[in-house]
Amino acid sequence: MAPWGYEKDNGPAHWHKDCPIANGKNQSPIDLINGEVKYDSGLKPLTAKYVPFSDAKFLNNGHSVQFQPSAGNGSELTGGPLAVKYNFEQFHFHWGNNDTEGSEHRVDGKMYPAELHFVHWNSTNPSFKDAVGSGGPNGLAVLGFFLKVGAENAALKPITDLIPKVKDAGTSVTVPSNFDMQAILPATLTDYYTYDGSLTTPPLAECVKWIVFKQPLEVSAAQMEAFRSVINRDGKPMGGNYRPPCPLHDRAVKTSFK
Ligand SMILES: NS(=O)(=O)c1ccc(NCc2ccco2)c([N+](=O)[O-])c1
Ligand SMILES: [Zn+2]
Repeated sequence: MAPWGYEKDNGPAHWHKDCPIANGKNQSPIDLINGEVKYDSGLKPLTAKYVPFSDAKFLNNGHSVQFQPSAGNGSELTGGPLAVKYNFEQFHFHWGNNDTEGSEHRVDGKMYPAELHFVHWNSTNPSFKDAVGSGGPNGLAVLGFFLKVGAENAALKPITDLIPKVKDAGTSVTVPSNFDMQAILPATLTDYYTYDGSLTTPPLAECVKWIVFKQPLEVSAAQMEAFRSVINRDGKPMGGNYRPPCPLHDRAVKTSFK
């Protein structure tokens, strides 16, 4: 089979052939249906402490564009539904070719134009890869932020300004060391959905505590157009790099808000 992608011949409907877990009972993304979620007053606020990276790359890996430090630097996530500290690994995006599609998670069936994932791994493991393979839904914690078109996002501008430099698959660029990742996050990480799920691309491991924020971030139309200029490994626009929603089966979606 051609390497996995999002086209007709290698897209989500094909992934189960190499990754049978694709048909598992804890797959992501899902449709977050407000009538079926349950408020959990025990959910604490989340705390993300991000330290500026001196050596991070922004890269086009053929199916997303990704901010990837070369090593950890003490950036971490704690609180919320998490029992231990999680180390920051990378962030990346999923988007569509128009404003009616692009996010992976949906809210009452609605898609946003894009979704930003901040990936963290359980610090009780020796490495990110061990955390992915650690079994159970506590290996990774991924923060999901919906993006909608509105005002320019000044915190993401240093990243969206780099997109033309990683237009082609396999290209990368060094991110200026004064890039302030913390500024991307809302001041308080409240009002989120959380559930046990999986990576949304192969290997689709069911190792993720998903934390999806109710409040979308805004990006300008120009910033959205920058994403839509990115090319995948087949030389086509990368837009559409989102997996459709998976069955919830007997999972509960909890909310930190009423
Ligand atoms: N869209 S996501 O946040 O669920 C996601 C999906 C895949 C991977 N990685 C693919 C992988 C893991 C191990 C070997 O290869 C990551 N990640 O790496 O953070 C995140
Ligand atoms: Zn993702």
